[in-house]
Amino acid sequence: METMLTVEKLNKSFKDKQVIRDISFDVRKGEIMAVLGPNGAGKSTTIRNIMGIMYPDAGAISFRGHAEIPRHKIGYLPEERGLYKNVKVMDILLYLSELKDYPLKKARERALSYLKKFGLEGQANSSVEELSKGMGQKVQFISSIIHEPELLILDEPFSGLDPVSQELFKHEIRHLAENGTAILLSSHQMNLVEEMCDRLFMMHNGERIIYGNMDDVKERYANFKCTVRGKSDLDVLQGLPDLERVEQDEDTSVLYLAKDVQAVNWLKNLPDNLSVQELSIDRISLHEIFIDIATDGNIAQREGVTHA
Ligand SMILES: Nc1ncnc2c1ncn2[C@@H]1O[C@H](COP(=O)(O)OP(=O)(O)OP(=O)(O)O)[C@@H](O)[C@H]1O
Repeated sequence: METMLTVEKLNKSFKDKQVIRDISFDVRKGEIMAVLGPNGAGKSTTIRNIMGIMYPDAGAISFRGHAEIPRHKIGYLPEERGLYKNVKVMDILLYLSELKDYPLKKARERALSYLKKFGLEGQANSSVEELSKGMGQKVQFISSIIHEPELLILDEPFSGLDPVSQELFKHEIRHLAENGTAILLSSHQMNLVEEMCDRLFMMHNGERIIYGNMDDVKERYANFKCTVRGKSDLDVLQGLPDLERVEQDEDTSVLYLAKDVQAVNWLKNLPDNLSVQELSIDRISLHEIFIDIATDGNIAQREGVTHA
């Protein structure tokens, strides 16, 4: 897959505080790349440097191997929402597509088709202040894709959306990727990221902690956990082999297996007298990996992640 965006060893400080340190990653044609990290990790700063809203102290950003970034080929939904309030929806969409040198007739057709797709048919002549927050967000999303960008950068696209609108956005983002758009997506909604993204990188305190495709990341970081419902003493469970830790809440216990333990073999060696009403075994979710890293848990300690 062709590489659309390359970010190499990006560094950025505000006064004497370094908020991004040696961040490198790329985004390829037709893929959805997630950028994840706790509040303040440096995600938006990374995106703002790519968008030329601010400039890095060191490092390089290139588009298809060229240092010059063709802004008209990029679509951007910023974290800060907001459109001109007293302007009509269609006028805003046409104005923004004109700024990207996109043909007017095509822009009008695409605007009408997207407004219909997002349930905003008949709102072309409404002014933005007449729209609800979610409706405004849909218009802003349309404005980021109306000019058929080759690279689309979405900073928290799902925040503030109801579940139906989230599904619409999810479906459209996936559709754009299937049609070749390279997508960089920042989100705190781990379930959506896990469902949608091909690759991800996770930042913590301005540094890249995890980088890879979803399956590799899960294999490397998502150890198995065994959930047992039944009355067992915590001491007995903690004495079982190959566990990182045990959490117990009334008669449900979650046994976190150590890294590289084969789940099937481990299950075979459970003692016969263990009280089991129900038992399930799964890999921990991206959500749990995220919380572990953000709170300096087991994975974080294993990977040498520390708070700044
Ligand atoms: N213009 C600025 N001046 C000074 N410090 C800034 C500025 N912009 C961001 N920062 C600092 O940089 C760090 C990273 O902020 P950034 O907004 O990139 O984080 P984020 O990962 O996008 O967080 P969130 O998930 O909360 O949106 C924070 O400590 C923030 O206070």
